[in-house]
Amino acid sequence: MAIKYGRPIELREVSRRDGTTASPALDLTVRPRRNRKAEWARRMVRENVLTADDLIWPLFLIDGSNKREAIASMPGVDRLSVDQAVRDAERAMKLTIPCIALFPYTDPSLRDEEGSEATNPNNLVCQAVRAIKKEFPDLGILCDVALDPFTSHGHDGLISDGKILNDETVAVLVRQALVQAEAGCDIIAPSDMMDGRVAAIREGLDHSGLLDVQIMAYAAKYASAFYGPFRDAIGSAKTLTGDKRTYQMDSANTDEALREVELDISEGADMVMVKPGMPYLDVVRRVKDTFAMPTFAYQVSGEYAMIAAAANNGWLDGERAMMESLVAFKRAGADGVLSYFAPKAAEKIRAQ
Ligand SMILES: NCc1[nH]cc(CCC(=O)O)c1CC(=O)O
Ligand SMILES: [Mg+2]
Repeated sequence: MAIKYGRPIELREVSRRDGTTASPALDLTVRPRRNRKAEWARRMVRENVLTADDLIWPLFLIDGSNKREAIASMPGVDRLSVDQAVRDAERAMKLTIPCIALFPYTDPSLRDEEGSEATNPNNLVCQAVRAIKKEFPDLGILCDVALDPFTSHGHDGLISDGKILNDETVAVLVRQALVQAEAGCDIIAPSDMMDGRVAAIREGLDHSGLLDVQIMAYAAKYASAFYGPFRDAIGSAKTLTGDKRTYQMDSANTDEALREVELDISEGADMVMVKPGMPYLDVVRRVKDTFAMPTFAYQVSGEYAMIAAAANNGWLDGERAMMESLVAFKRAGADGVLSYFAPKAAEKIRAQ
């Protein structure tokens, strides 16, 4: 078949014109717009669909009771006392969101150089896990493993002479993972980017008989400016000294992401994650195509804040930007997305 897309009608060898029918200006055999002519037609050819099953909803915790404290840089997101987190867990259940993720705002009086509160079996995260599991045992709970919500310096690991110690940190992370898993956490998600932590955590879990606890590795986690609002939310923005570039990845790299992911899979990760999300969709695609693993992306706090702020200013349609950004993760090959938009998006999906 001759290719003649967009060829002007004057160039046709044999004119179809008979003078009686109105002629199109262009002689096009193929008109891709036909498949977009109506909503039903667009639905028929749609390649990717976002469902509630694709969503993981991150929640912030704070000490106290009956508290919902607004986070200025994340409009619409609150820090929740444990009882309120249970209420949001119920909302997740009703919306059929499969899993929530928990992040604590640790009282400054409980923060120290070693992040020792991380391994307290009664810390805020463990309390919340127990309370939520008691009421909603069928809701998945993911817990972040890293020391930054607990350290006075805001880093994810132990420091000596201004250096983040790898192996010493991993030993603490294993204990943190164990207290969370023992509290009932389903998915351990190390976000610290220390080398070898996945293998160490797997071994720790297995030795404690916690064979079914999954690991979702923040495998390709970049040193990013987009974590700013999260650090406000957990109260580490002001205390953080320096940056995290000796452990989180350089945003210019993608081959390195594949090596990081490969290592975490070989160490026992059940699922892998790319973070941040929207600026790193190319990495999501490469990871999915290369490893065919359950692959997740984290639409982080700064990505949420950008859309929320623009929407609040009337600069864009917040709901549409939210849905467009989320389906982009599916298009890039992600199996799911951690997003602060999760409940809103699930409500929107439900209403459609
Ligand atoms: N290690 C902690 C952690 N886990 C998730 C995020 C960011 C999530 C977000 O921005 O929404 C961070 C921040 C950081 O690494 O500084
Ligand atoms: Mg690694």
